[in-house]
Parts: sequence; C-alpha cells; structure tokens
Amino acid sequence: MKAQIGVVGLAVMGQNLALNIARKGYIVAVYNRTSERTKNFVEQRVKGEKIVAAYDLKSFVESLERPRKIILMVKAGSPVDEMIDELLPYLQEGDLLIDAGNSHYEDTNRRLERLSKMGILFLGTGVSGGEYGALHGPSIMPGGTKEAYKLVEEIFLKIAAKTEDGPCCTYVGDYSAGHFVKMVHNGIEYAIMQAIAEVYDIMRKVLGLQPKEIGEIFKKWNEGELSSFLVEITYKIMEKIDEETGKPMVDVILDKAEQKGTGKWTVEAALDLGVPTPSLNLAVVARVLSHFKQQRMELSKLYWQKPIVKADKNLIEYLEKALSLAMFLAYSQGLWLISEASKAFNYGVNLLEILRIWKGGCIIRAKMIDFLREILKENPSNVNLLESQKTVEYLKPRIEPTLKVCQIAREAQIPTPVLNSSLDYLFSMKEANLPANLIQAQRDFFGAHTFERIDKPGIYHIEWQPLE
Ligand SMILES: NC(=O)C1=CN([C@@H]2O[C@H](COP(=O)(O)OP(=O)(O)OC[C@H]3O[C@@H](n4cnc5c(N)ncnc54)[C@H](OP(=O)(O)O)[C@@H]3O)[C@@H](O)[C@H]2O)C=CC1
Ligand SMILES: O=C(CO)[C@H](O)[C@H](O)COP(=O)(O)O
Repeated sequence: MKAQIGVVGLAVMGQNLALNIARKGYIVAVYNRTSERTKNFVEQRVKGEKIVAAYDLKSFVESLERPRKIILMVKAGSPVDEMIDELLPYLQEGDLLIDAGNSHYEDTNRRLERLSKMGILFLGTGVSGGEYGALHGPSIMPGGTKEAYKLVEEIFLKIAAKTEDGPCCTYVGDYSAGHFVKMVHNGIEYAIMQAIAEVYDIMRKVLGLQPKEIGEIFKKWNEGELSSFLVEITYKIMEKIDEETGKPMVDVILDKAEQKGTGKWTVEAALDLGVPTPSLNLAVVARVLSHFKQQRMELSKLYWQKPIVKADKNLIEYLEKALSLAMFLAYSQGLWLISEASKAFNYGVNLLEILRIWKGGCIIRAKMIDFLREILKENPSNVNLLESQKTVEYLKPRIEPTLKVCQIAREAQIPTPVLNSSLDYLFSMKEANLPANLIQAQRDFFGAHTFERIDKPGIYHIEWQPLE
C-alpha cells in the first residue's frame, strides 16, 4: 500500500508531526536530507506506527499515492527552495507541496506563483505548538487555494489540537495568508513573552522574590484571567533546578534572547502596511538589545545610581493587571495587522476563525482569546478592538495599575519596554490631540512638505523664514 502523505525534514517538528499523522491511522512516508537522522528516528521513535522511511527522494516520492501530498518541515529560507527544486523532477501535475515551516510570506507568494505555473499545488502553512504540539495537536494555519486545502483538510483536522470550538485548523485564506497569520502569531508571542519577562524582572528586583516564589505567583495567575500556555510554562520554568549547580535553572541561563526572524518580519510588515504595533516592535528591540551583554555589564558600572526601590503592597495585583493589559494589546495590535494585510493582499481572512484556531495547540493559546472573540463577534467588521465598549470596560481599570507598575519600574531604573509601549499605545490611540501638528510644522519648515489645517480643508505650505 502506498503512503497517504509524506514528510520531508525530520528535525524537532517533522518527527513529531509525522508521528502525530501516523497515530491518526495514516501511512506516512518520511525523508530527511541527512539519512542518519531518518535512521535514528525510525530506530528510536517509531513504535508500530505505519511510517515508511525513504533514503532517496525518488523512492520517497514513488512511495506516495497520487495526488501526492508532501509536507516540507525544513529550515525556513533557502532550504525550502532547495528541497522544492530537488523534488520537482519527480512530481506530477496535481501533486501538492505543503510548506509547514516558518517561511516569510513573500517567499510563499513567490513559490506559489512558480509552482502554479507547473501545475503543482502549494500550501503555505503555519504550524504552532512546538514539539509537544506537533505530536499531540498543533494549531494549523494553511493558506493557498481552497482546492489545495481540500486535499489535506481531513488529515489536518484530525491531527490538529481540539477545543470545545472544534479542531484548531481552518482554511486561513488565499496566497500567503497562512504564513502571514503564523508570522503575526509569533509577533504576538514575542510581545507576550517580553511582557512576562518584564513582570518577572520587577518581582525579582523590586520585591526581591526568588524564582520559586515567582513561580507560585504565576501558577496562581494561570488559574485566572491570565491562564495561558506562556504563563503556564513560566511557572514551570521557575520551578526548575539546574542539576549541575543546584541553582534555579533560570538563574544560570545567559540573558541573551535569540530570534529566528518571524518577530522582526511582523514588525517590518506592520511598518510597511502602516499599522501601529509598538508592543510587538519593542519586544523585537528588547531581544536585539539583550545581545549587548558585554557593553551592558560595563555601562551598568558607569551609570550606576542607587535605584529608588519602592515596593507597593499591592504590587503583585498591579503586575497581574499590567500583564493582562499588555497581553490584550499584543493580540489587538496583531489582529489589526492581519486585517489590514488581508485587505491589502486579498487574503480573505476571517479573524474570528483565526482566534478560534489559536485557542488550542499554539504558543499564544490563552483564556483571553474567548474574550477577544466575544468582542469581535459584536462587530466582526471593526477590527480596532479598542473601540468596543467591552474593551473600554476591560482596559480602563487596568490603566492605573499599569501606570503604577511602570512608575515603580522607572524609579528603580528597570527597563519595561513592552509594558511601557503598551501603555503609550493606549495613551496615543485615545489621545484626540497628538503633537503630530508640530512634526508637520517642522517638516514644512525644513522641506516644504505641506500640512493640513484644522479649520479648513486643503493642503498648505507657508514661508517659515525668508529664503536668503
Ligand atoms: N522548533 C519549533 O518549535 C518550531 C519550528 N517551526 C518551523 O518549522 C520548521 C522546522 O523546524 P525544526 O523542526 O525546529 O527544524 P530546523 O528549523 O532546525 O531545521 C532542521 C531541518 O531542516 C533540514 N534542512 C536544513 N537545511 C536543509 C537543506 N538545505 N536542504 C534540505 N533540508 C535541510 C534539516 O535536515 P538535516 O538533518 O539534513 O540537517 C532538518 O531536517 C522551521 O521552518 C521552523 O521555523 C514552526 C513551529 C515551531
Ligand atoms: O514558531 C515558533 C513558535 O511559534 C518557533 O518556536 C519559533 O522558532 C519561535 O520564534 P523565535 O525562534 O524567533 O523565538
């Protein structure tokens, strides 16, 4: 019997995805560029699942039933193009390639165009959930043609995470919609991670709490409105002890945060589309800045001042509120970005469906998503969630506690880029009169760039000083 689907790339994600599919009763063919990895996978992880290992691409493709369905789970970037090039000689019209890695959405558009000319179907598919999710049920975000999606819909729905609102997979939209949505998912992920890290930092530096104590607070929060995968793993991280030193694991990890690109791409896309996403932007900047460890250590001595540490007795409560405000705004900024991209690129994305498939399986799954859906359901065409009365009622009581947190952090000179930028975002969005009038005056002064007036329509330029 032929395999019903193939997986190329047997690193963390590919192995677990292949096992997940096989455990749902499908025959899966697998291939990896380095055969050692395939061999190890088969020997160590395959336990009776119907997995057919191939050690060359020709036999891999030949082992698949037609139309062939092949998931590429390789490193994003040129490896995807290289694999496509190597597979093409063996493929036939109507076969389907699914790029399930974190590819840039513009690469996906390019690949779609190229392959469609050859009659090869292509789905740019975001997959979230890490290795555990890939094995037990990820959130799956496929984009491309509906015709292509139909070929794998049954398998995807079976392997996806399940919530009370159904499987965490839906047809996301045309072209590169799937990869765009996954990219923004990661941009939101960066912002929430950074906001959690800032809250942790304040607990340590202002309240002097130890990781174990911080873990207990996050664990409690995880039972309330902050209940989410990222808060859950945070308390588990706080509990972990390094076997070598006996110290909390988090204390032996170097404070340099890496990134593979999706957060930065989100910010680039937001700037290109003119959507304000400051919480997401600052989360990327925070990771970049963290890399200057040596400089930070030297500067910490040069600029040392005794911090004014004023622990408020309600600080834990304020921190919880500040984190919920930052989380809410990270989602709302991301959703706005997706909706603008959907209009600009004709994706046809249904935001309610996106929120539904983010309820389970993915890294940003959170109880708050139910609330976001409630808000969006009231007026699905209004993607600026800030305008909803429900949002106003939610955010207003969180402003004061977030302000207190930011003030305490400021005085103690603890950086809080995402908490601050979230607040600044809200303050800017709810400000009827921004100082952008002065910017326009300056632009007109030095570059005759013109301005609009508040009292009459039209475009104006004045002579600010005589030209000599
Ligand atoms: N890890 C995670 O939590 C998540 C990852 N992703 C995305 O899924 C994809 C796979 O991720 P992950 O499993 O972590 O693996 P990696 O991103 O580490 O990629 C390793 C895999 O890519 C293959 N590869 C690398 N270069 C080439 C090449 N030039 N030609 C052919 N194959 C190549 C490797 O083969 P070889 O063994 O021969 O080196 C290996 O199978 C990535 O796009 C990633 O961003 C998405 C969600 C979560
Ligand atoms: O897609 C993912 C989670 O959703 C991957 O884990 C990704 O690698 C995370 O991004 P980064 O490595 O830039 O932190």
